[in-house]
Amino acid sequence: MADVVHVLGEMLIQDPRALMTTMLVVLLLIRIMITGGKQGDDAKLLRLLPPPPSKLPIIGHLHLMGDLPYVSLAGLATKYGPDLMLVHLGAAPTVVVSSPRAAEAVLRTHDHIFASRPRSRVWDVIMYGQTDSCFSPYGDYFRRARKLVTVHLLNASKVRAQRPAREEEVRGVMGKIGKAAAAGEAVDMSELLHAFVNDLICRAVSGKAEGLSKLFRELTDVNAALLGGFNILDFLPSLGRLELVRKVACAKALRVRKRWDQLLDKLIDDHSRREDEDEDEDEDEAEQDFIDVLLSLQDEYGFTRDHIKAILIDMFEAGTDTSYMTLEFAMAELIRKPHLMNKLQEEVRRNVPKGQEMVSEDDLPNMTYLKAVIKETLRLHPPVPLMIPHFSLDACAVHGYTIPANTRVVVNAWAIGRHTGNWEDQNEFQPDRFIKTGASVDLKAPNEFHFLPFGFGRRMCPGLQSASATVEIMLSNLMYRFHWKLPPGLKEEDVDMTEVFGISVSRKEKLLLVPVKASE
Ligand code: HEM
Repeated sequence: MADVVHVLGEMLIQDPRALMTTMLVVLLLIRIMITGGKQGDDAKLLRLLPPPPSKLPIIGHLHLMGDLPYVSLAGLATKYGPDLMLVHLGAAPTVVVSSPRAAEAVLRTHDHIFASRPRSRVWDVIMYGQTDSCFSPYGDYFRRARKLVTVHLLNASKVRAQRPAREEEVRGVMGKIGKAAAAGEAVDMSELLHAFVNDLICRAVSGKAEGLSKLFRELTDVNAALLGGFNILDFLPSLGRLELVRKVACAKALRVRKRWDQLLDKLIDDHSRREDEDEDEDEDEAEQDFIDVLLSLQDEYGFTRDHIKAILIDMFEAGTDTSYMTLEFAMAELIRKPHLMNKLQEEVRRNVPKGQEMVSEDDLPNMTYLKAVIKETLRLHPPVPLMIPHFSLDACAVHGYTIPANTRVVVNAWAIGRHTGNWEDQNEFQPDRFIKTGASVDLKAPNEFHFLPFGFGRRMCPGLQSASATVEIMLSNLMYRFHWKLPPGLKEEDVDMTEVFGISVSRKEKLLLVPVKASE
């Protein structure tokens, strides 16, 4: 104690402002420890929800979260709250939904109550006051943003209109793999598939990828780390009252926002100028890139330029890692199970007319095993395993508990996809399970809740069709054009499947595979 008094005395002499700040932080932390974040009746209601043991002061249950929080939460849920469980992540009480029946209650029965998003200082900076569609709280603005995204950017005719771009990009990738095959070299599939999806999104957003894709990819990566990373203010929000803490915690987000501003402002200006010049040309909306569409609807939807920028960032953030990781995990699973890869190759080759150079989108409808492989990949490796946090707008009774208003709710899609009551051999990659039960597992409108890689309800992923088109055409071509081997010396069981958690999941190790031309 004497030491503490001594240090404080020294600080008072040398830097009285630092001392004041330190004291304030300590007082705030003490307050958080006493109140646990929520107060009064809400705190009482929350206390009725089952928690895991060993909640610590200040950090709550954070110490129980391993590198992969969705795995840690699934383990804790099995023991302490199979349907619903309360964890304290710092001072933020969070209700974790881990069973299909609880997911149905939250995402279907009471969807209107749980359709909001919590506020986060970092999301606020990056997404222009959370005015994108992923992170915007539920309300009039969200409904407009969501309508614009679903009706004008990610609708079926837009996805169809992007077919030539998809086929061109796939052809480019096949060319690169062909060269590696000729040289007998391994291909870095992680890099190749990431660049492929990023280029496609660049083209959808701004009409071109050349000269832009590298920068977009860099910014998307920085965003992803910040959006899914540990943001101290989300867990100890009271600290946000201190300007210095706020500044430090948001500094990186502000820097990346500035870079997005420069890039997107330039692109929007170029598009506006072009629109003024081509005033008479009435381009079909399906043919327009996203910036053109957003500019043409800006007044109708009452959007500012910042709103447009937030929605554009969403497209990169939500669309890139999710789709490319699905492809990469599918290839990693298939290379570990050669008999399943053979089965898929056989189906793809059977459905492509003889002599055709590539799989075309017309060949895909009968490829049921391809779709089963993709579903099984999404079941075992949902790219957004905890979805995006939901937030309750009102108090709501769910399976005997009351979740108060303004509570953060996360749905563990990873745990649900491996729920023992619903899946046999739940940790095994067995695409055939979707052939047997195929009819009941419709991604667009699931009628059961044991498979939710795209979520469900008002916040369900609007990019499902776009993602399916991208993943199906690429995976089928990878199967059609090449045989695949592991680099010399590696065995199937050596493929490292370790995951890394951000806002979406990625693979820790790069996937290196050796292609061999299919005719050889
Ligand atoms: C395999 C690919 C994909 C998967 C597995 C996936 C999954 C998800 C999930 C789980 C959510 C959160 C749902 C919730 O919080 O309840 C989500 C939201 C979203 N996704 Fe996707 N996604 C994929 C691809 C895409 C693509 C390609 C786009 C667009 C280019 C996109 C755009 C969005 C948007 C805008 C949201 C926010 C929806 C809202 O909050 O209203 N996603 N996605």
